[in-house]
Amino acid sequence: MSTANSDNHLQTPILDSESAQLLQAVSQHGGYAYVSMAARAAAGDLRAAEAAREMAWEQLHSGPWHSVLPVWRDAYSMACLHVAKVHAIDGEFSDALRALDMGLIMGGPLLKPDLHSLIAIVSAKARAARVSEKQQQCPKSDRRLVPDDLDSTELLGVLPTKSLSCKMVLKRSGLSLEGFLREYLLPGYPVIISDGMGHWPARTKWNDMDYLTTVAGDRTVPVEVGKNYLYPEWKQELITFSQFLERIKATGSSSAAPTYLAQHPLFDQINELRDDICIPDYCFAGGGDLRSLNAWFGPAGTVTPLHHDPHHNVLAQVVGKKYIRLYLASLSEELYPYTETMLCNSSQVDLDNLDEKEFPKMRDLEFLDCILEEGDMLYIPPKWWHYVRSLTTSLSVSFWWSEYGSS
Ligand SMILES: O=C(O)CCC(=O)C(=O)O
Ligand SMILES: [Fe+2]
Repeated sequence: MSTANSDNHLQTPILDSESAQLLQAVSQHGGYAYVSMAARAAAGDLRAAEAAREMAWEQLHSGPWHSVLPVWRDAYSMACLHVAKVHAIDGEFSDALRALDMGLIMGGPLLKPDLHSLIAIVSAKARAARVSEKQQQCPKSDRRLVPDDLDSTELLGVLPTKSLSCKMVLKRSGLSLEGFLREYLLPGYPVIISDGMGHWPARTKWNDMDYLTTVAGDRTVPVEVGKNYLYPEWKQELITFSQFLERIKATGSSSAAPTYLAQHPLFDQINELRDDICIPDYCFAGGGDLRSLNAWFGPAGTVTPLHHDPHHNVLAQVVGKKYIRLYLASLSEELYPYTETMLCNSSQVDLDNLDEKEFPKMRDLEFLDCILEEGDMLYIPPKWWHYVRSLTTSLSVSFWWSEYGSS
């Protein structure tokens, strides 16, 4: 598909050789109805575009995710592009952006560049059209996500019970790559690097609601609602980033469960936010492949229960503070992991409500903990168990990587 760099792109039908091949592949898999709807959609027919999108959506939900044919994921993106174009031409920019984001979140890789190009055009138009009423009504100081004068000592009361065998994670400044490699990465030991992200644009930009609303407000993001993913009433929702920011602001004044934008590859989706962060050099100190960059954005009180991941991790704290507790990788047996395969990297122990009768081995286990402050980066070695609770509104980014050649 062509690269969009002008308004004309909105008028051009989506049918170049890449798209033609995709349509051919779809018809080979029996998607004749889709192909006929897509042809009408390319000519600007919104109902046909929506029908094509619905057909592809059904295919995406026809079985387990890994068994969905890749061609249907690309077909879903194509239909999203068609839907978005018609909305954009009609000046319905929010609807257009929602369709494009769904294409990025659920669709295949083939048309990602086209989705991003159209997002750039539509976002620029939406920004130009938006009357910044909210900004005028709301004094600048109210637009900060985390107030400068926040006293976080009262937040310490909500930490999980302490134990005598607790040690703090060491905080280092001026840690060389060689020092990081020798003292932490190779032995597999956690450390906080306190001065590794001073140069990130995000450090100055992300505490400003106006900035976040301007660059991402109309974009659709997946969020988690509920105490945490181990609780039955936990659910996922798709909302706009503006709605998400409003929920963050409202948390504390309502008893609603916190909304957490957790473990989402937001920076593959929103290029402006990607430009605000830098991949820490520490991620490359031992050689290796970067696996994923994830956003963890939410209000005070979000909890990621005790679990471990297979990769090296640098968790970078951009805005706000988090309490983090770490247990050695070798302690798996004592931490009561779930037996089901899907959850076997999570512990059954609820650290916010520790039941010592049910989980007696927990009582005397040694752990490390820390409060990760704004500007700190925590190195979590592979398989180390971690529990995370936000103490304020908090925006963090995780960088996962693994050694060359490992899966
Ligand atoms: O920040 C959080 O809530 C959890 C982060 C985490 O588990 C990770 O980065 O692997
Ligand atoms: Fe994790």
